[in-house]
Amino acid sequence: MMDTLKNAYSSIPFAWLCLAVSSVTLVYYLVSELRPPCPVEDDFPTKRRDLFLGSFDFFRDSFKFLLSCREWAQGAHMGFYILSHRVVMVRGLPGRDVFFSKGLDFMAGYRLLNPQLVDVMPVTEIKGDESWASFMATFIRSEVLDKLTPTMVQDMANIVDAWGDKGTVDPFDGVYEIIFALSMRLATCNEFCSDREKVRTMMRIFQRLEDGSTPASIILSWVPTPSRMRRLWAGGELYKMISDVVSARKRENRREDDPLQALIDKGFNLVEITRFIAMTLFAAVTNTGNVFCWFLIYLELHKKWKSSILSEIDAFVETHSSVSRSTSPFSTSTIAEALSRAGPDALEAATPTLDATLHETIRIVFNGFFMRRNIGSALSLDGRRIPHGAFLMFPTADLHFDPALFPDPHAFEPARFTPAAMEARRAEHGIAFLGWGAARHQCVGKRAALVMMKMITVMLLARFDMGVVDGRGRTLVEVPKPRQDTLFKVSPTLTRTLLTYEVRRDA
Ligand code: HEM
Repeated sequence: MMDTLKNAYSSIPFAWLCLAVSSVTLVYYLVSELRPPCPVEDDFPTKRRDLFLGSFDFFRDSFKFLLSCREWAQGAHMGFYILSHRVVMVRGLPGRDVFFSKGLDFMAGYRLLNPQLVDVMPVTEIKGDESWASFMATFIRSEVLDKLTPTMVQDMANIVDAWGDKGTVDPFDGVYEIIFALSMRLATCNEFCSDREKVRTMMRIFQRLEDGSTPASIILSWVPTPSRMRRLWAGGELYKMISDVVSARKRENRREDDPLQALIDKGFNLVEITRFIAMTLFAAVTNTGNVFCWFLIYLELHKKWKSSILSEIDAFVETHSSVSRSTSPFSTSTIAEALSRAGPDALEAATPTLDATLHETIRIVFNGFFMRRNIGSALSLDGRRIPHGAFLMFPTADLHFDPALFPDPHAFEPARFTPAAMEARRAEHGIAFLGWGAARHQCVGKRAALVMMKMITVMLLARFDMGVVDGRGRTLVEVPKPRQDTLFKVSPTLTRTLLTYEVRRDA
């Protein structure tokens, strides 16, 4: 009893201390957030501004809020606030022209909504003045992809072999794992990639890194909330895994031919290496994983396109392997042999329909918002002024679903992406497709992403008859709704959607 009282008394000063620290923190926060917001010398219609938070609804459900902004302004440019920061959502073709002009900063834009990006990547420049995007590009240039192809193909064959001859797989887990494993070859080290358990561990670490960055964490980005702690912990685990490999290489005086070795040779320390690997894997997997899962779903619901793709794929495997489809079904090793022998260039040349279908999938599912910050002088848009310091947002849907650019925009029509159709659209309208970005910040991983997605398509479709069912095993008859709860990333389906597969018997 005495002990309990003593503990209670001794905890009172501590409680006071906590209260004092919290009060000072709160006052500091309110004062700093209530300072005059970044210049608002614009007169764009503004969605209601709530005290302190700017737009309370943004923190409740950011994606829904942004969609509601899009609807609210009925196609016109509009503004809102995130905390004290002015954000202008620019619309349509005039908005596009301003958004992709010079003077807008890419990283500063995204950092507003993900201040914890700083945990992963506090610098936009790698040593000297080389940007991280151009440095990353050296890891995925054509010669590297060519050289890595046989290894990546083998990694993929191992995972697909483990699926067996028949079964059901959640694409946003099982197929995503293949993309993740192949992306790891582009960003990490041989020691991780050759061990499937390590690949799964990395997937879990990345899931936690992603889960730790919620819109709510923007409010008090420096407070050690449980989600932020989980994120830091996951970063620590990644650091430990990498540091073990680096130590082993030093101890054994061993070198490898992989991205980690390139980073060590460049003189990076362990923290820099961990950040770089994390950023590269994020860039590689974030979109490729879910885009590709949607592609498989769309394909099963559009059989006409599937059968054209199948013809391309069967012809490709027959041309580049020693097996004819008329004698036996393709095994994973036959398909792997064809992919390795042919290499990325021949694969690309042999699959124009697959290419167009992937692009049409991206047009439809890549339905999000790009972000920038105006770090130059004020910009002018339809006679209004966007001041220095303001953030800009652009909805991809303004182009991807504009009937002038893509007639009957909600229809799935890969023929829009034949080279001739793309050229004609570009000549008439300028930038229309944003799937790989535009102007100064085009995706440096475009080719790697296409090659990975094409290799997996060949492996899965040459090997299996596939189908798509809902969580209760019923064949899907229409495209499922997306979850739409992640900013800047294609989200999975709202309801459980599964792929069925069985070894093809139609030899
Ligand atoms: C289907 C897969 C992918 C899609 C749809 C995609 C899409 C995009 C888009 C739209 C942008 C520009 C964003 C903006 O302007 O705000 C971008 C930038 C970028 N992407 Fe991708 N991407 C994919 C795969 C990859 C892969 C596999 C990598 C790397 C291995 C990668 C690396 C990058 C990098 C580094 C940038 C930033 C470029 C810069 O700062 O200038 N992406 N991507």
